[in-house]
Amino acid sequence: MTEMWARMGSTIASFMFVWAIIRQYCPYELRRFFEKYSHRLMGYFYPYIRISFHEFTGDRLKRSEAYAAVEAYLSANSSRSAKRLKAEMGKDSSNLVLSMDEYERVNDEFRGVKVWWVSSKVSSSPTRSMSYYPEQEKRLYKLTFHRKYRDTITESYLDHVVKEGKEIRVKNRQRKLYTNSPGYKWPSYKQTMWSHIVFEHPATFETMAMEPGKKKEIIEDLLTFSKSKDFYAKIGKAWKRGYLLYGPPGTGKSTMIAAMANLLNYDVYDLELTAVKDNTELRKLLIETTSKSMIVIEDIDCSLDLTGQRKKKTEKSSDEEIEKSLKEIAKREAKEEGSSSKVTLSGLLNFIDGLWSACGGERLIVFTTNYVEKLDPALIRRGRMDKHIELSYCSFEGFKVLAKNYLNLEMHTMFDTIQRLMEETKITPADVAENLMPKSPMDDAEKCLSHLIRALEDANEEAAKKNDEDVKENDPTNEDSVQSEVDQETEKSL
Ligand SMILES: Nc1ncnc2c1ncn2[C@@H]1O[C@H](COP(=O)(O)OP(=O)(O)OP(=O)(O)O)[C@@H](O)[C@H]1O
Ligand SMILES: [Mg+2]
Repeated sequence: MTEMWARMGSTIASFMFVWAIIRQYCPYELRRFFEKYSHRLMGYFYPYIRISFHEFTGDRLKRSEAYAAVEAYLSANSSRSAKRLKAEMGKDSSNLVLSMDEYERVNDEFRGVKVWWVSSKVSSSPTRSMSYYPEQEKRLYKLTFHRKYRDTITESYLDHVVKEGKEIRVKNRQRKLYTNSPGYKWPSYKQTMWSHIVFEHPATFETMAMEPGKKKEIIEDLLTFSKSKDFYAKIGKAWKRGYLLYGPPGTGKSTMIAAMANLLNYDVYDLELTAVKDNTELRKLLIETTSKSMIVIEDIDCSLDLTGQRKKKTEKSSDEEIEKSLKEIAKREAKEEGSSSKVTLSGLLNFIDGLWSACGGERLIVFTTNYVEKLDPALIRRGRMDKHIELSYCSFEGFKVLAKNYLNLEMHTMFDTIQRLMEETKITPADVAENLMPKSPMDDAEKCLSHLIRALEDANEEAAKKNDEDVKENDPTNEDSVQSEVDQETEKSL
């Protein structure tokens, strides 16, 4: 027995030696030739087919979608059967996601057909001997199955794997909040114009203070949109929807954006228009957004002088005026060179519903503004901004939601007073929320409610005072107003 082992050992050693010599001295072409034909020869006797899914394809820039889907699919499968697993942080950094470790093998079965998955890696030495990059390891998954099931596997099983894998990825992924920075700040190695952090805003529709009917309508609208892929394809429309949220400051526009993203499980791209150099850059940013996302432009009326640019073009009449205004524009542009954004209204309109906007699909575009009347009608017409949502001052219904959230109160004797005062005064949900917030451990519900009542009374008084002043100013018999008019006239004539 010992002799047999010794003989076998020496045979293996000789074989390795011969192989090493062949590798070193046999020309590369000859080796390729042997490898090619040995694979073909094997094909006659070996009844199995193998499909490889490489992590990086092409120029190693982008992680392969197929690899990611297979990885996710196998993570669910392998956590049950594989013996060696890898663990990574999943959604919200709270749970661990398991996947199979290198060279691990798991079996799977589909419609009675058995298949094997193996995770593997190959090291690719750099092509040039003086390459700057170190040796890289490329990971891949290999799927093996009997050749008589070729059709079942390629036509149905792979579809099933990719579909399930994508679903698992959506469930496990950490949602991201992206933002863009001015172009000159990107390091040259960066491949994307967006930078991101994990999106962790806790707002939901449940915690939002608004009329229940309106809330329900918005939720249904969003859910219908997210399930309407086939419908949009049928009517020949890109799968996207525009929302315009408008209303005074502190009425919950930004909060609603977070609630929308949380409801649909979407990423958020917070686009800072003033940091975008020109229309071309705007288009590039759009192309780099993924599906299942919201593109948000906050305070669209302040972002750029979009309406002004259009007016300038139409109002000019005489040649002299045109020349004058051109000079003014040139002067202003020279002054602002480098710092200003050259995004135009037409660039933005194209961004929203031009040909490029159709790539990717399943996207919401959300604008917020405090002054809806300042916006160009073309920008917010239906089809671009399909749904206009007004967020207004806090109603009593809204207050009840906040009281439940902040104080865990559904009913209280002070509610009647609050209801009466709220009907007389305008107060934003942000102000109500601030008053209901306990400021010290000693603050109980009653104290918070009395804070709110005081704030409402103060607001009421202020509104009454302002009203009186307005009446006085507009009264023609009022001495003060007559005097101030005379003063103005004198100033003008001087
Ligand atoms: N409808 C609401 N429901 C619940 N909380 C609200 C609501 N509106 C405002 N708040 C509270 O007020 C704060 C400010 O609201 P938010 O930032 O959403 O206002 P906004 O409308 O975006 O204001 P702005 O126009 O100034 O950007 C939030 O932190 C939130 O807690
Ligand atoms: Mg806001």
